[in-house]
Amino acid sequence: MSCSDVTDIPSPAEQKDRASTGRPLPANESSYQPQLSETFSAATASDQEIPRHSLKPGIYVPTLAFFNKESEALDVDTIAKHAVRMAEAGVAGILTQGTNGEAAHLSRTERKVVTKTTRDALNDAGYTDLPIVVGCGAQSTRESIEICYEAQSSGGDFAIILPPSYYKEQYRREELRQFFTDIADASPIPILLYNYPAVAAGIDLDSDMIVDLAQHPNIVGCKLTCGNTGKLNRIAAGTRAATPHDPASGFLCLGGSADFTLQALIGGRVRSHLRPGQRHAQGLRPTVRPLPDRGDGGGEEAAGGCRSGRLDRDPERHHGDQESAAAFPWLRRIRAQAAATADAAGDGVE
Ligand SMILES: N[C@@H](CC=O)C(=O)O
Repeated sequence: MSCSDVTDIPSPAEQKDRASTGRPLPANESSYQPQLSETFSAATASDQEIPRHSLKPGIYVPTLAFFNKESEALDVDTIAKHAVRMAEAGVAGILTQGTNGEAAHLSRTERKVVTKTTRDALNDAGYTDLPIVVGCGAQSTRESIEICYEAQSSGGDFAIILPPSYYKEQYRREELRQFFTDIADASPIPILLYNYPAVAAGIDLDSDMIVDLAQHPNIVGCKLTCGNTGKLNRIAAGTRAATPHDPASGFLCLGGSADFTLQALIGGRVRSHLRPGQRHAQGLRPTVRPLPDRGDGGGEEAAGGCRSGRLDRDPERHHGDQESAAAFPWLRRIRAQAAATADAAGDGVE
């Protein structure tokens, strides 16, 4: 499977013009109409000619990249099956090339293949409206923008961007702010800020910077995998982040790991990004069911990244209290699925 190369990246002037005068809506654009936050500056609000193109609150899954065990080539069949499995579980969206998606190990061509495979599989299964967020971070502004274009042409709806970190010692706040602002000005798809110091040489965006950057109309959310729920709460309050019941500013403030889903639910006006587990980490595997064995052992192997995790048979322990479940029907559904999965999986799940 291949994807067309990006040949036509607009000039910086054209990019700026596009960002300020509107752009094609993402495929998943709906009647969801957020209001601007009152914490945003008057100048920003009154200059804004287009509504924020927002993601809906919900559970978003950073999906795994699957590889053929022998050749290390992408296992597109499993990538496709897994995407549909996640959609069937009721997620609000899928993230390709997050950390579990091993963006750092993929070539630019492979990144496009993963996203296009995911989009095509979702479309074929009828999930044409399910948004795909694509990891588009790179060390240079220019390459990040190019990857945003490639993400869009591969079927991605949103981009999520890590700060650059190779020259960490040289970056001050202002350079980091400029990096995100320049990408947001130029990207053809809205972006989310990705704060994960563990994979960014310790760079830890603070809440002031994130709230400030959130004023940009093309920056529509953040994902905090730093695990700092105090920061998450400050950002949610400072941006008047969206909830399932109140689109508010439309800014989406996501917890980046299942470990603090409950804290995110309680305090952050947010829904969480779940981490389905990684080969190299003992992550939780709260809603992921092993893929069916393909008969040649490949399915089992391919699902290895998910199988290494641990699932408590009592989903309450990982998904919050009864009150949260009553308030959020999607949470109830996911809990029921997690319980059913645990029962069905038998000894496959600890
Ligand atoms: N589950 C996350 C982990 C860090 O944010 C991801 O894979 O992106």
